[in-house]
Amino acid sequence: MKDLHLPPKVTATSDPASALADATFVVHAVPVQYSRSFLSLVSPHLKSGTPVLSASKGIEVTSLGFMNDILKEALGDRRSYAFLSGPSFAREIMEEQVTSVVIASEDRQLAEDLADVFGSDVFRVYTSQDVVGVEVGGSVKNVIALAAGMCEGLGLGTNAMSGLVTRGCAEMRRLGLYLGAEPSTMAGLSGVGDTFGTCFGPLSRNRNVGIRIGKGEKLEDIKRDMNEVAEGVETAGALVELIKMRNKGYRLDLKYPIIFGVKDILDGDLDAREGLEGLMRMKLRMESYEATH
Ligand SMILES: NC(=O)c1ccc[n+]([C@@H]2O[C@H](COP(=O)([O-])OP(=O)(O)OC[C@H]3O[C@@H](n4cnc5c(N)ncnc54)[C@H](O)[C@@H]3O)[C@@H](O)[C@H]2O)c1
Ligand SMILES: O=P(O)(O)OC[C@H](O)CO
Repeated sequence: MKDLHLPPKVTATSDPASALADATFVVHAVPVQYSRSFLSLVSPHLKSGTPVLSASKGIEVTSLGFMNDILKEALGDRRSYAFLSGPSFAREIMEEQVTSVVIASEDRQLAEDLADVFGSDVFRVYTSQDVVGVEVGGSVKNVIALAAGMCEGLGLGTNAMSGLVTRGCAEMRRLGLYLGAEPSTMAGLSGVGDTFGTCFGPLSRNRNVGIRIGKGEKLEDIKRDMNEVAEGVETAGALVELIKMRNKGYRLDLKYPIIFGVKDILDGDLDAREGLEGLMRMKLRMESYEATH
C-alpha cells in the first residue's frame, strides 16, 4: 500500500483549545463507544453556535443512542448537527479515488453548506434531511458486514453471500422504516450503498473481523491484535437491545435473524457455521412470518 500524507493545508494537534478556537464547523470521527467521553473533554473549548459534522457510525451500548442523541446530550441541542455517511473508505478518499457520500442534517442549509465545502470532482456529496435513515443505515451495515465476512471466511460461496446481503438490507429497511426513516434513504448511499461497500470491500474492518471469525478465530483474540475499531461488534449488541425496546412484537429474532444471529455468534452462544447455514434455511419460516406481520 502506498504511503499517505496529510494535505498541505491540514495540520494535526492534540490540543483541543487551539484546534477549536476559530472553527467555523467541526468534524467528529471518533468511534461511537468513546464519543461521549471524548466530547465531554472538548466541549468546554467549543463555541456555542459552532456546527458539528459527525462521520461516526454506530449505536452507543450504554444509552442505545445514535450519534445524533450523543451529540445533543454532550454538546447541547441548540447547535446544528450533520451526519456524513455512505460507502467511503478513508484510504480510498486519501488516494483521491472517486467517492459518493450523503450529508444529512435537520438543518438543510447546513447540509448544503457542508456539501459545498467537501464536494469536489472526486468527492460527490448528496444532501438529505433524513438523519434517522442515514444513521440507521450506517449502524446496521456494519453488523451485516460482520455476517458477510463470516460467510466469506466459512467459504459458503457467492450465492449464499448475495442472499445474505440482500436479506441484511431487508432487515436494515425494516428497522429504518419502523424508526421513521424514508424508504429512499434505506435504498440510497448510506443504506444499501454502504452495505455493498462494507460487505464486499477488502478494506472493511467489520468484514475482516467477520472473515476471521468464520475461519475459527475467537473475537477476544481478534480484538487484542486490532488497533482500530470494527463498530459493528459493539453495535450488534446495542441493536438487539434497541430492537427489543423499540420494535414491540412477536419473535423479533425472526424479524431480524441476521442482526440477532451476529450478536449470538459474537457472544459465543452460536457457532458461526451453524448460525450462517441456519439463516439460509429460514426461508419458509420468514415467509410465513412476513405473511402475518
Ligand atoms: N476509517 C474509515 O474508512 C471510515 C469511513 C467512514 C466512517 N468511519 C467511521 O468513523 C468513526 C471513526 O473511525 P476511524 O476509522 O477513524 O477510527 P479510529 O479507530 O482510527 O479512531 C479515530 C480516532 O478516534 C480517537 N479514538 C479512538 N479510540 C479512542 C478512545 N478509546 N478514546 C478516545 N479517543 C479515541 C483517536 O483520535 C483516533 O485517531 C467510526 O465510527 C467509523 O465507523 C470510518
Ligand atoms: O472499515 P469499516 O468496516 O469500519 O467501514 C468503513 C466505512 O464505514 C465504509 O463506508
